[in-house]
Amino acid sequence: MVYALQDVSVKMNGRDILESVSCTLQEGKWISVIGQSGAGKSTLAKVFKGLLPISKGEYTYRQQPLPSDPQGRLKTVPHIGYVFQYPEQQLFAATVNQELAFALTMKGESRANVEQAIRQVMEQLGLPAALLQQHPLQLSGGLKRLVAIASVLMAGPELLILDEPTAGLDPGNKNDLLRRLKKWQEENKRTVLFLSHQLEDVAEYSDEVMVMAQGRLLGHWEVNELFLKQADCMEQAGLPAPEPIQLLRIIEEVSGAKPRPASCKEAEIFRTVNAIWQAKGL
Ligand SMILES: Nc1ncnc2c1ncn2[C@@H]1O[C@H](COP(=O)(O)OP(=O)(O)OP(=O)(O)O)[C@@H](O)[C@H]1O
Repeated sequence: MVYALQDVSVKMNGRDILESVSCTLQEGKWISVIGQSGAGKSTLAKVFKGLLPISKGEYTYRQQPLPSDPQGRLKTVPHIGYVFQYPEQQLFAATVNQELAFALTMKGESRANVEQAIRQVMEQLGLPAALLQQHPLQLSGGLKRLVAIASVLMAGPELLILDEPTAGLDPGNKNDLLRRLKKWQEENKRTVLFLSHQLEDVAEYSDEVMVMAQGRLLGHWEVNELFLKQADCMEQAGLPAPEPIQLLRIIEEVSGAKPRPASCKEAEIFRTVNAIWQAKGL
């Protein structure tokens, strides 16, 4: 158990925008947060980062309560990198090189170490070296986003929070970025909190998924459990039923069978479906 919230609420202008949320982010997992616009995904992420005061409940890191002031403002939350929904909110340096160097230079790392780390992160994200002398805010939307992610990875976060990191990217660049982030997460055994409206990306990359609606956490599931069995939870959150569930329902109606595999990926569902069709002579 690493980062954990117990019965946490957040009040803004007299209204609970997060209500009695309890959840744990386990080490080495890719955890997605889904829900309609306004469900409270960014609020939850900001609570984890310590950016919003907690009005009720407790936040622990490695089972130790994190200290806060009487207003609920947390003093420090260790080892979290936060990539904001809009990269412009976090880019400030005059060149990409300075942007990437900032965190490690502030920590007192030697110039050689900083340069080596920059080369490594550029390679991890597939960024060309020619970018280093450019002004971050003059880059295209997609490149700005990659530079913002790269600058956060430079600090080697234990928990990486990504607030809709693929918004505005074309499908090729989106898939490339998610594959690279997944590789970084798996190789370094880090935790990712991934806020997204793209259910197909959530299904492909997540280990676990949290479903939110109206500031509440409706459920926290293993990804297969959610997409194969929890259609009601998705419906309650106002989200479309995932394709595998729709497919299984159609098959049930057509064949009268109950193909409910305990845990499997999409390919296995199609095999199950095919087997039923063949057995029924459909
Ligand atoms: N600073 C604030 N003051 C008052 N209300 C706020 C504040 N920040 C967020 N809210 C409200 O809290 C609710 C949850 O907002 P939040 O941004 O967490 O949703 P979200 O699920 O991330 O939405 P989206 O997918 O559109 O980013 C919304 O109703 C929003 O208007």
